[in-house]
Amino acid sequence: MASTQTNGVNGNHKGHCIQAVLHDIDSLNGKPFANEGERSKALLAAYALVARLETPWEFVARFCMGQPALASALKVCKDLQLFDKWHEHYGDGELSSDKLAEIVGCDPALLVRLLRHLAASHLLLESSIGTYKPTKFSLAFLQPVFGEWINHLYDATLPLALTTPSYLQKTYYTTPLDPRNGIFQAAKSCPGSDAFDYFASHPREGESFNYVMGGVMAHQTSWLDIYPSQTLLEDTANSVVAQKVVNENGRVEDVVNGEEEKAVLVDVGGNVGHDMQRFYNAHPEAARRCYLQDRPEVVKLSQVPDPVRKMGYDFFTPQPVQGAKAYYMHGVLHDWPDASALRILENQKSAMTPGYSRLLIHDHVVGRALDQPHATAYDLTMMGMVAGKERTEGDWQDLVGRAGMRVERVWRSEGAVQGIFWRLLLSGCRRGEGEEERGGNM
Ligand SMILES: C[S@@+](CC[C@H](N)C(=O)[O-])C[C@H]1O[C@@H](n2cnc3c(N)ncnc32)[C@H](O)[C@@H]1O
Repeated sequence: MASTQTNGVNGNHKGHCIQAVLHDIDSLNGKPFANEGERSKALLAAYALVARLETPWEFVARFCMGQPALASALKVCKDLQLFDKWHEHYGDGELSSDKLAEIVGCDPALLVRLLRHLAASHLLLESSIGTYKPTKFSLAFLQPVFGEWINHLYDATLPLALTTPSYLQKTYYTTPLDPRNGIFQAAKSCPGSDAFDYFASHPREGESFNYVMGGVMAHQTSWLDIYPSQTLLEDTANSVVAQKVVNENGRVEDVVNGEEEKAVLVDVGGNVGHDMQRFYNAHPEAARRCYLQDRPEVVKLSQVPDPVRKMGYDFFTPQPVQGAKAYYMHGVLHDWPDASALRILENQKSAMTPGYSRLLIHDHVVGRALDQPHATAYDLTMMGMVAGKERTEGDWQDLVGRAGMRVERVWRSEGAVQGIFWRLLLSGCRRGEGEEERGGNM
């Protein structure tokens, strides 16, 4: 940013100065940064700048009125299919609020009040009074992986936020640790079911949730940019290993191993295959030795090409694919409190070949102070949804150690869109008896 020490010609130093600052701020956009890490740092600095500029009144007006009003305006527009119909009939062109009201069948006097708040919140651009243009945000809502967040906000995030204070008061401010009896169950009146059971029995909400998972992934650094995935293909051929697999209905099928090839990659809790699709794109030749596992009702929705084997599998039971090169879990363990996470890890360990198999954990690792807003938001959201949490590096070492494994190496990516807090891939490897500790050059 240019210096604000301008020369104060005609005694107008302060006015000139603020003009220069405003000019510099206006000229900043997503482009001038060398990489994602730098852009993220600038964004955090901008949030901090807002906090310095805002008065307490402006903060409460924005936070206690502006944001709830934005949520409801967005949800009404989503229900009216405003973004989709606009795009379908007029592409990315600007339209008057009256025309938009006609397209979606809404009282024009009502719609313009909603649109004004979306424009004031930078979700639309008011190019002239009463005329609106889409922005990158409203255009993103055309993709279900973003647009479905608006439904998920009303399905889960807001009900959880409403319930959390009274729930914590009733439980004497103790940390929720039971994924089947916590804030989610109080908010959604479903005692005894975890959030994933709930989404299975509420398919419309479940579908939104799966899209939300896709949105979490859509603009993050791919795991293949963090981890050298070609190493998974080394030394995996021409070996015999017994494998039983479970089909998508959860039934065990016979050994699938006539080709004497070991499984390369097992994506455990892989949802509909966001990460598996990336691996498939990079290594299609390994597809038939790859396994996408999730709950049966989730994995059967997968569009990942067929050579990849799709399996219904409950990760609270022993892993049926034995001796694979890698068992990969992305965003799985942060869904669970330590006791449950430990069971999941032990179930994977039971299938691992000592000194050969590796466990790849792809998750957040937060700093002690949890001072990144994405990390703090994730942490509290996980607490509400699933009694889960984000973990520090020490927490991860401890958890993996309690499962009888050790962290061999951590791959990090500062450039992750999620922010400055690290995303990590931990490699855990079970040691066989008498096996030496390895240097971790995996
Ligand atoms: C937060 S999502 C992460 C999904 C995926 N790895 C990704 O990054 O997109 C957690 C996944 O765990 C799955 N899951 C929950 N309980 C499970 C269980 N008992 N066995 C297997 N998968 C389960 C969910 O269906 C969901 O797809």
